[in-house]
Amino acid sequence: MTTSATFQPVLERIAEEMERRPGRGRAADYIPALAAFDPNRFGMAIAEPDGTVYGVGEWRQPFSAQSVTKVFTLALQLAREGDELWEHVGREPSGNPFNSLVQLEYENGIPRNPFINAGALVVTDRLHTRTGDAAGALLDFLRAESGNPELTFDRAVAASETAHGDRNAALAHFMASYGNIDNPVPVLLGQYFRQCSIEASCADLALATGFLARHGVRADGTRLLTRSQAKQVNAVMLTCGTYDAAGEFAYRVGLPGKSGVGGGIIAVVPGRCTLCVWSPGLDERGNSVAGVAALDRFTTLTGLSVF
Ligand SMILES: NC(=O)CC[C@H](N)C(=O)O
Repeated sequence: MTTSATFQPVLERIAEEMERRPGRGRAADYIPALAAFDPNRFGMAIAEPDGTVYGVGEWRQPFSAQSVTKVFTLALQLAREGDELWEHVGREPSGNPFNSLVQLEYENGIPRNPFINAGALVVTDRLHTRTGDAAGALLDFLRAESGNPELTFDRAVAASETAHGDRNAALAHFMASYGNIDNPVPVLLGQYFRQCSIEASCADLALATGFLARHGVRADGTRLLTRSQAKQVNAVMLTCGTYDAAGEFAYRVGLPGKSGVGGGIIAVVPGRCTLCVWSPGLDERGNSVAGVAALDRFTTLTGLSVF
């Protein structure tokens, strides 16, 4: 990992602005292991396609990646399965909270998109069938792309989610009743909670997202996704990556992005760079308040967006 000057001044300016900004939201409390985080914590990293990384604040501090991981499992499974995957999960915004059950019955157990919990459960289930260890395949991928062999699961977070997992269990059982889940639900939930519990820093996640800025090419130069599939993943991030706030996120930030309730958000400027910002205080839709604000400032200050 190297650091140099190009993006550094803008990161420092954003961090300074965020420090002065009142109103940071609240850490997720439905997963007790995440509730204790101070909303004032903040880190941000930018990675260029060649692996150069810039950072500010707590950019090397590991945090709970949570739903940010849904981007990587989607990419891994899309690479394996191709378009058939879209017969089992849609690619339309849900307009509903990330853990909502309501659309599933009307839509015959096919979730709206891979970034709400129901859709991510379908993707992880299919990845597990093909790899025998979906969470392990994800961890291997993140370690390779970030260059950080120390990335690991946080057992306390996984246990905390398991103990409070009734809603995810309900989603999985309901989809299983439509034949859209292959593995036994307890096996799938174990994989999904491990996936969500991965601890990684802004630097790790900005680097791991690099394949989406490189149009599908991994850090080692091999191809994970076709150029067209990389475009598809970026498009689904733009339209669905921040749940029922995706319209507002596109309006303010103008980049493909994916949030998690650990307070992380990744974002992509195709061809140019990837970003990850972390601040644990969330808004009522489960997106980091300072994280969205920081990305909003980044695209405003640099003029870099997909529009
Ligand atoms: N939005 C999120 O980050 C949700 C992930 C969390 N593990 C859950 O299943 O509820």
